[in-house]
Amino acid sequence: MNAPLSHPPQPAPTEGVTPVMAQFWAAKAEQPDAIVFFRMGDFYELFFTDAEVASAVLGITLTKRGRHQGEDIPMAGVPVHALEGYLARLIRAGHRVAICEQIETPAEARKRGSKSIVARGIVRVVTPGTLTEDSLLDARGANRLAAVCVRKGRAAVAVVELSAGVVDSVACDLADLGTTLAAFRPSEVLVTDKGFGDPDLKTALEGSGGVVQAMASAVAEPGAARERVQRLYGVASLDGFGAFEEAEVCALGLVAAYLETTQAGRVPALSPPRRSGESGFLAIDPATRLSLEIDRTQRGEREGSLLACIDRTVTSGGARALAERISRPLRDPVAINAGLDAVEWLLERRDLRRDLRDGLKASADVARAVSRLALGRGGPRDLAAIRSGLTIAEGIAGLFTLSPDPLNAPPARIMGCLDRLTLSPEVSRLMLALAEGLVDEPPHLARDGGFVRPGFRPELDEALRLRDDSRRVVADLEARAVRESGVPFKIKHNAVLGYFLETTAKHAEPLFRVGPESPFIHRQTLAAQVRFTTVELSELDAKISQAGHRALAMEGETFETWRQEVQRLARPLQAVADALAELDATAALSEWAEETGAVRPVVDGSLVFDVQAGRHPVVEAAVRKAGDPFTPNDCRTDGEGQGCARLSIVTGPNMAGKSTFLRQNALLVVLAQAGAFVPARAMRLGVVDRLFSRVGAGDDLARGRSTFMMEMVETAAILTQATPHSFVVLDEIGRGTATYDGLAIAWACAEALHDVNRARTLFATHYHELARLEQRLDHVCNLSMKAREWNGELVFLHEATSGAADRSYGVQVAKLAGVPPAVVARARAVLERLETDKAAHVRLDDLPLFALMEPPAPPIRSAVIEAVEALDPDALSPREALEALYRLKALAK
Ligand SMILES: Nc1ncnc2c1ncn2[C@@H]1O[C@H](COP(=O)(O)OP(=O)(O)OP(=O)(O)O)[C@@H](O)[C@H]1O
Repeated sequence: MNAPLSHPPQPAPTEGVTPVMAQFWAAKAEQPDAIVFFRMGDFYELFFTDAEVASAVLGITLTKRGRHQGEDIPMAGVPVHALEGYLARLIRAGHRVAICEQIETPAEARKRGSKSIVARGIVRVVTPGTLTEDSLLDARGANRLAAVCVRKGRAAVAVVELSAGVVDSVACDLADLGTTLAAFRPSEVLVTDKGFGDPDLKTALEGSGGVVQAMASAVAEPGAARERVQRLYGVASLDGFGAFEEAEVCALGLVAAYLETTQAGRVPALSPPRRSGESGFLAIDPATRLSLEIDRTQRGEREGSLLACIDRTVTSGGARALAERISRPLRDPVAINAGLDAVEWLLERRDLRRDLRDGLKASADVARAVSRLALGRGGPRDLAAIRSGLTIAEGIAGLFTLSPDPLNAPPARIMGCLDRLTLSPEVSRLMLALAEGLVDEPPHLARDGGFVRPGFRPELDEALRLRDDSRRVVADLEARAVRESGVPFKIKHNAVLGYFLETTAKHAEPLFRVGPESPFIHRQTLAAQVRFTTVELSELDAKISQAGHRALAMEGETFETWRQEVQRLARPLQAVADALAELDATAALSEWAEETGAVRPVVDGSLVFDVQAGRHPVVEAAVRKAGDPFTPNDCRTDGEGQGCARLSIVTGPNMAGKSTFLRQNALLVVLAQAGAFVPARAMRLGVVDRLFSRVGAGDDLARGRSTFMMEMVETAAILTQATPHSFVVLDEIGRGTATYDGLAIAWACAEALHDVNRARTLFATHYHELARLEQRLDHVCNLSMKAREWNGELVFLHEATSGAADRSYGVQVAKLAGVPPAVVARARAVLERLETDKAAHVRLDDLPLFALMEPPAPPIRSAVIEAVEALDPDALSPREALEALYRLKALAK
């Protein structure tokens, strides 16, 4: 399991540590599992094992600082301005980092006594699921923190996406936990100590792909959890959010507790938990996700996945919205059709779509800017992102000038977006204030000022003018000093001396010979330079720094006012960001549909699956890039087994396109239920509840499972979970074991899917014997992928036609793959021999596959059991009991 790295124990602090080290130990005690970044001036320092670990991961120098228990203290440091880069690498390497900041200025510390040191405290613990910095996040992917809990046999998953302020809560059966969790693709998963060791949860946690973080089980106790969640939302009861199951409250409680510690009390602006039973979504378990490469390829990359192939979004918020839509397709035909209406409407309005996409292109990531500001981490650039987002929202709302013709009016989903784009008076006021007060291109950090537009605050302009005028006077002063003294002075500035006049030792010498009437006051002598000041320069220096401080303080105040306003208006601002993201995702689906000629699927409550001329979007793109055509294929299955079969056995040579055909049909289900158009001439889909795809399982040696074991575990999941509303694609089940075992397993699975699960199924196999199922079962048909031998060469037509394939052409494929000619020739000879011998060796009909199952014989009741049943222990004396025992012993011989 992917658990966070723990660090070796640190030496315990003892009496007599310096006050600074005492502060370090206090921070360490608060977050013993995290690497503590301890702020000292312009650096974050790391000590002891933290320093050793960080120096190894980051490649930074390990030095020493003082001694502890007679040993040198290992130390390493990183400059404050470079923090984000180092954080990214530590988090990626699986560590957690606690940021311990100076929480007062040296001047404030001095007020408490001349020997006081500045107070420090942990302001945040950085973990994979709670990141908000753009540089640490994938702009086009959501970063989610999840928690799982099980109570009274029911499971729940709570998920928070901090950078969008969105919370989800899903209750499900324990068996569906893995599927539910994987749909959110969390980067970090919280679980109680008890759950961490629970074998029932292990597979679900492993399949999630996130770092697993165990928390004290007490945190998930219903009472404590409920209180924490109420505190997080500032409400007295959760009833207003819906009737939560106990497991949901506990999972939300884990999230709330984790946010409390990692965000050090800064509560992010979160929307109320969106409750969705797992029944609202197409269930896709982790193995199916992996096999279909929906949002990641099997190598874990976005490139090459279905999502990357169809993504035409122009904003990062839109990309995230599309990813969510494709990762969690819906199950309700009404909701699916509402999504399709929106895509169709924008598809038909090319000009509007172009203007919409052009408008969106300029918008920054509003959702993430809002959450950073609400968490107290944002800067002026985030304010600019909000300003641009709001301006664009207004412009986009204006594009949709509503026509009185109801036939032309946008469908409900688009109307919903437009509603959210209508800014409330408060949000409009904020937009105006930012337009008036914030410079066009503000800096990243508020710390150094320079982001308030001149004219917005007269008293700020006044302070800045004073500062700048005085700077000009300082520049004049240099010329005057040189003229009057004849010494080549240069005016310089540093943090310790402020402004000073500097000259070389040689030139300074005459100044020391002048008496007290000299205007030049000596400040410092260095090896080659001497520094002076004058009364006038000191006064100017004080004026400049006072004005500078005043200006900075005023800018800081202005920033804080805006920041608080953003925090207060976080919900409506996030709603605008959501609406922009949804419009982008919808327009992107229309754009892709137009580009690839995808069509609107008919989605209803039937059990039909009928695709005409369907195409695999990813393989098609790859094949076309190589200059080849892609062959579309029809596919029909019917759960009722009426118009056509329920289960298709797909045979054909290696490389003929079986896997592509199977996956393409599964992907069409994903696309259609995500409310997207599908690459086909036409499609009718009776909505699917669970999608299963098993395409040649790979080894999972890290978890100690062989290929065959993995395949059987996954097959078992299908046979226990698939329903008549499910859609199953199975590729080469049973290939990982001896031929007859494999064939027998494949046979039995096909039968079970047909008779018991009754799911719509495509079953690809190299066991051509399975073709006989067509005659034996009512709702089975054979399909084969065509290939032809032409002039001794094998030509793949990639065409699915009815009927079974006659052979595998494996030897020809080996030849194509470049296996040496001698080996190919030998293989051909062996194959011929085997084929001639096969008839003599064993006839398939002799296998028990074709034998009628004998009814099981009734169990033989043993004489011992009958004797035990005849006993009445309450009626026996001790002596009779002993005798009975001897009798039983004799019977058992
Ligand atoms: N419909 C199609 N049109 C064009 N090319 C296709 C089509 N289907 C598959 N191909 C090409 O054929 C290659 C092999 O396809 P695929 O892996 O689906 O074959 P297969 O029958 O499953 O092979 P094997 O039995 O060896 O696993 C694909 O990578 C693709 O390049």
